[in-house]
Formats: sequence, C-alpha cells, structure tokens
Amino acid sequence: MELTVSDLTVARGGVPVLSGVNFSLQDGRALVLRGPNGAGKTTLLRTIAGLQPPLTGDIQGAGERIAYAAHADGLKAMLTVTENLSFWAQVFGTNDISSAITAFDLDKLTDRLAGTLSAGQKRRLGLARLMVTGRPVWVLDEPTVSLDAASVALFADAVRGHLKAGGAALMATHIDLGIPEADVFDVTPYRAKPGVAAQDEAFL
Ligand SMILES: Nc1ncnc2c1ncn2[C@@H]1O[C@H](COP(=O)(O)OP(=O)(O)OP(=O)(O)O)[C@@H](O)[C@H]1O
Repeated sequence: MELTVSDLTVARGGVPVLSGVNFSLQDGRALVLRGPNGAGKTTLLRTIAGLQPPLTGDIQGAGERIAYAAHADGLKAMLTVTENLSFWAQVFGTNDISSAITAFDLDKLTDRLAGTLSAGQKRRLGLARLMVTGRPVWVLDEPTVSLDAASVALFADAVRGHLKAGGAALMATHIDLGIPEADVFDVTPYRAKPGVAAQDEAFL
C-alpha cells in the first residue's frame, strides 16, 4: 500500500497555505519535505496525520497507518522513560519496548522521569515512541532538532530499519537527516496564492 496525496489544499486559520499538492510515498521509501519557514510543511503533515481536515483533495493510505511525531515530543513528564514507552505500547496494542530503548540509546535512562531529560534525550524518547506504535507510516516534523551527531545517526539507522521492514517515512526538515536515499519534495511551488477573502483579511 502507498500513501497518496491528490490535489490537496491545506489551510491554517481558514487561509489556504498550499494547494494542488500531489505525491505518493511507496512502502520502503522515505520522502523529505522541504521549503522555507512558513511555507506550510507542518500544515501539510498535520493534515496527512488527520489532525486537521484538508480544504480540498484526497489522502489515501493514511489514517490508522500513521504515527505522527510533532515538534512537541508528547511525553508524560511525570512518567519514567520505561513508563512512557509502556503507556504507548498499551495504547497501540504492541508489546516490545526494548528494541526502541536500545535503538535510541535510552538504556541508561529507563528509570528517569521524562520531565528531567535533556532536550535531546526527550527528542530521542519521542522518536522511540514511533517504533513502539508498530505503525507503518512515520510522519515526522523536524525530527532531528536538538539531536547531536551521534543521535542523528541513531535516528537515521532507526528510519532505515523501519524502511527495510516495509515501513515508510515522511519528514519535514531544514537540516540533513543523514538519509541521502530519501526522495525530496519541495513545497515551494505549491504555495497558495492569496484569494480575495484572504487579501481582505490582510487589509483589516
Ligand atoms: N492560526 C493561524 N492563522 C493563520 N495563519 C497561520 C496560523 N498558524 C500558522 N499560520 C501560517 O501558516 C503558514 C504555514 O505554517 P507552517 O507551520 O505549516 O509552515 P512550515 O513550512 O512548517 O514552517 P517552518 O519551516 O517555519 O516550520 C505560516 O505562514 C504561518 O504563519
């Protein structure tokens, strides 16, 4: 199965941000979204993840197949690393958290409260959560922010393992993810032209 986006228009605050977006992402492949700040990458990812409806167009192969990791890591500060991952394993009906702990080098931090982790450690835990979901399509917004070089390499390995296992990854980033085999989709040409309504708003 592949993720297919057809003639999609996505909006923030009711104003179209990107329109006419078409692409597909095959199982086993990674696709990197590029474009300047404010271009609409986050809005596109949130729409594909089902957190907001598209204005127009169609998304196939998303829904329950998607695990989404946003800017905010979505961790429970008062639970330990192990408890956070066990919580997500329960939510998604999976039971292996040990490979995620090892993949993101969290072995020495398992008993620490998530709230006490450093920014990069929190990010590693947020990414480890993806492995625990067991979902095939990872949708990632700036996944390597706060990560040092060693952790970026761990992330790239985790994505490669996921692709090898038949998964897919859709990622927005400004920085190199260490995954040169990923395809690139630049959203810049799809920036929506402001319509009459939007222009009126702008002049208020
Ligand atoms: N509530 C809102 N109402 C109107 N416009 C908004 C609202 N929230 C965000 N925007 C605008 O929507 C546009 C798209 O934002 P989005 O976060 O999708 O961009 P991005 O490509 O992810 O940017 P970055 O690279 O900076 O993360 C931006 O111009 C932003 O200012």
